[in-house]
Amino acid sequence: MGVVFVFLVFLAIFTGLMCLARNYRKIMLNIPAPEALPIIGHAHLMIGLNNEEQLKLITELCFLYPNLVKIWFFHIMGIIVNNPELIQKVFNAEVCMEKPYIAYRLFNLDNGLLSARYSRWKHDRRFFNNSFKLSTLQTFIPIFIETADKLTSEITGYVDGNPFNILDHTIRCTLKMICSTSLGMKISDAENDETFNKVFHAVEYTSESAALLQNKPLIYPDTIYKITPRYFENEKQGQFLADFHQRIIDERRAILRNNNNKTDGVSGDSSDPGYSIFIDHILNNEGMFTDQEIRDHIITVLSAGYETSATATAHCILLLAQHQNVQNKLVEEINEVFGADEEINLESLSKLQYMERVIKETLRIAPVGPVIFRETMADFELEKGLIIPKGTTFILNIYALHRRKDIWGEKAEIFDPDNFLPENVAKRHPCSFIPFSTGRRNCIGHRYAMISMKIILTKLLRNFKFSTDLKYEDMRFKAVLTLKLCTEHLVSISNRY
Ligand code: HEM
Repeated sequence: MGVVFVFLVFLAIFTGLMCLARNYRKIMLNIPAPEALPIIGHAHLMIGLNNEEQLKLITELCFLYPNLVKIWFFHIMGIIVNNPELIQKVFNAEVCMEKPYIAYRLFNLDNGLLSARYSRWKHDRRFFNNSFKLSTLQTFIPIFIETADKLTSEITGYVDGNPFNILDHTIRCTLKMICSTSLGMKISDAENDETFNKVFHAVEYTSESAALLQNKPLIYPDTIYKITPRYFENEKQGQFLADFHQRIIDERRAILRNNNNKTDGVSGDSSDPGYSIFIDHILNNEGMFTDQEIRDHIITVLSAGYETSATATAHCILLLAQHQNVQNKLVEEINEVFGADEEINLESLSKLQYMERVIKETLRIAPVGPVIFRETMADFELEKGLIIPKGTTFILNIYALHRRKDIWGEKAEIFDPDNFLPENVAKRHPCSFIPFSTGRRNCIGHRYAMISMKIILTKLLRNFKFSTDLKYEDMRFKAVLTLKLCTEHLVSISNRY
């Protein structure tokens, strides 16, 4: 027993020294850090905290160290970059475009844009930028309108009734939007459709597993995770998604072949309104990607797009329910723009300037992608004389950046869409507000998200008045991959007219 104990102690010391030696250059960087313990570094600060407390802690760190702060857990070391100028420098540098494996492996989508290694990402991102250009997004507007209309009729049953969780409904709405625009699944088919429900469950389950892995890295290292029931169920759901997407790929391929590949990005189905769905864009370039790569790309777009937009929309509705003056002003604008039966299109949506400010303020207070990571692919001079070694992880806490008093003023915690009046925006550094990240590896779907959210809000606010018992000052957030509310998004509705 005694020998085993001594052996384990030696092993722990040896491992610790190895880690220290490997990270010596990084740990010795001339960057401030909270007090660290030998071997475990700052792990003791995090252990035992729940998701809400963890977010609070790293936010406090960002306030305490307004430029840079280094933290490390055992052998994993990261630099939190807080200052907008430094953020711009890091996120625009080619050498910092890598994603650290440890932070993104949990998506299990090596070929998808979000988690792909730089060499693959660089090639694929250039290709997919085309799928998200405005002329393509504009063709999705009828789908967004139809889906938002369905959401409106779905929640009509709650009028003058009990409070309900609006997120349960926005989440199905945005997944339907993405299934239609990326896979060509018809919205009417998706309604009450068993397949859609299974896809919904599988996407939710696999995202939940990724969140669990991210938040409990010490409990769930790969070896332990792989013997848990969740791992096996996650594999099953992942396989279901892979089979489902393969079936769609095969079906779309057949349609395109029947049309002699002459689709110019149009879906190829004669009953279809002619929008350029994501999968057709890929299949029109047959040979460029393997089926596995196509599946990874599609699952990535689905997963990265639906929950973020749904959560942001739910946050926005809740904030409007809490701020009746903002809700009324927004409805006035919607009525002004769409009063005389103006069509919903890119031009009319661009007139919704106040709505734009409301959505931005929502994403400031509650950025749904709260913490993101990058890795240096070579030594990188961040500031004069400060060389960041190759393989260092940068951490960006967008949630904290959006709450800095030196940027947003003493009222940084207050919800105020006027923060985005042009004269106020002009006073700030462009990297003070980055809910969609910044630089070339930013969110490819940011315009998709803004257009779809504007349409959902327009439809909902024209029909319903929203209220809630949840007070703004009682809203608490936690980071579980995305930024979630600690409670439900409970709102009540009544007919607006
Ligand atoms: C309010 C809604 C959204 C927010 C706040 C948001 C935020 C973000 C952020 C912060 C990133 C950077 C992640 C990182 O570097 O780790 C990102 C990346 C990404 N987002 Fe979004 N997103 C939203 C909606 C969407 C939508 C609707 C889609 C697709 C239809 C989408 C697809 C993606 C993809 C594919 C990436 C990876 C891009 C790359 O690395 O090249 N997102 N998003």
